[in-house]
Amino acid sequence: METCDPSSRPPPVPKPKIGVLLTNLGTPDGPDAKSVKRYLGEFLSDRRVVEIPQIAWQPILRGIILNTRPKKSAHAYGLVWREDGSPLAAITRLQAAALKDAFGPGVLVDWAMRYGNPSIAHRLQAMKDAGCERILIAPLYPQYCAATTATANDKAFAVLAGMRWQPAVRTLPPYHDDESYIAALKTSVETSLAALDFEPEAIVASFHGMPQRTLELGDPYHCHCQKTARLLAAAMGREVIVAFQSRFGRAKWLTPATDVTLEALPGTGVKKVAILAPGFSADCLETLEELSIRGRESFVAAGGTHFAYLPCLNDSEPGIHMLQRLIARELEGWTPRP
Ligand SMILES: C=CC1=C(C)c2cc3[nH]c(cc4nc(cc5[nH]c(cc1n2)c(C)c5CCC(=O)O)C(CCC(=O)O)=C4C)c(C)c3C=C
Ligand SMILES: [Fe+2]
Ligand SMILES: [Fe+2]
Repeated sequence: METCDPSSRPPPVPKPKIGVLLTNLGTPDGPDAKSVKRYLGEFLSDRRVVEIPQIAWQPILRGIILNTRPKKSAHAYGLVWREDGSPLAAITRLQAAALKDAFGPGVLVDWAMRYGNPSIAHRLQAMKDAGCERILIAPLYPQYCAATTATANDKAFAVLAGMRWQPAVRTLPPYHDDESYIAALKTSVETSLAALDFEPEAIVASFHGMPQRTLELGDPYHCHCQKTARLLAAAMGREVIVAFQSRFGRAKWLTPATDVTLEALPGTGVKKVAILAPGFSADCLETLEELSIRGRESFVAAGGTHFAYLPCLNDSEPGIHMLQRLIARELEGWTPRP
């Protein structure tokens, strides 16, 4: 081990670097049942995600869910898988690449997944090895939720707990009502709407659902979603209907459910709809399969005539510009002022 000898000239010390680690939820390594089973086993064993005592939950998870769901989900993943892999991972990689030079030469930008690969442990260690003494953990969830934001940060802190020489850390706060986020959504939605060959009679903002109980326990998620939709509606000067998708299990989830909303709209006279998913920073299974494929099918089956799924911010110009602004703000005092 290298030691510090006070009588000799100090060895050249590389300039300390800053790391920015974009994190997102996680995804299987491949669209096959085995990979999906491994991913779901890790994801659904997280106590932040399923808040049922493990002694009751693990037999249900191992005995039923992991024997039935992977095959079905693998089929769904197969419908949206890209040449460069899972959409969620591929887009998060593109976001990191687009931000690579955004904060100057001393700032490394990388990405990791809370479940699966590349893991937070692996990428944090790589940043440390590259000389990062200050790291911003940036969970890409605009609306705070214990099941997403908190667990991503928990994981990073658990990795740091094993390091003798820890870097200094900061975390990106939720940005559900940030001016730059609302502006990016407005630009993105208006650009997508302008490219349609029909005028939607209603716009639906679909957020990932959560058990109703988490709202009662104090999770601000529901309020964050409502505020995002309210600000976006005000910015665009038109109504936005809020709904919650991806219900899982038997407990009561936040309502109204997206599928129920889409099926009910034609009966109220709304035959042309556009739907966006502002809570997802990257398109993924839940948007490309559940909304764009299955949502469209149920809307049309209920009598709808025109359906448009509007993409997430992804690595679009407004999306990257927004991330650059949010991250630059969190790096203040660490990096020289631009
Ligand atoms: C108890 C179950 C679940 C909770 C709570 C939950 C919260 C939650 N999830 C996201 C974002 C994503 N979820 C994704 C997939 C997904 N989610 C669940 C279950 C819960 N999510 C499952 C079982 C799955 C896997 C797919 C399936 O089998 O249906 C994804 C997509 C991942 C991908 O690979 O594309 C995202 C993103 C949020 C934001 C959230 C709480 C706010
Ligand atoms: Fe989910
Ligand atoms: Fe889903």
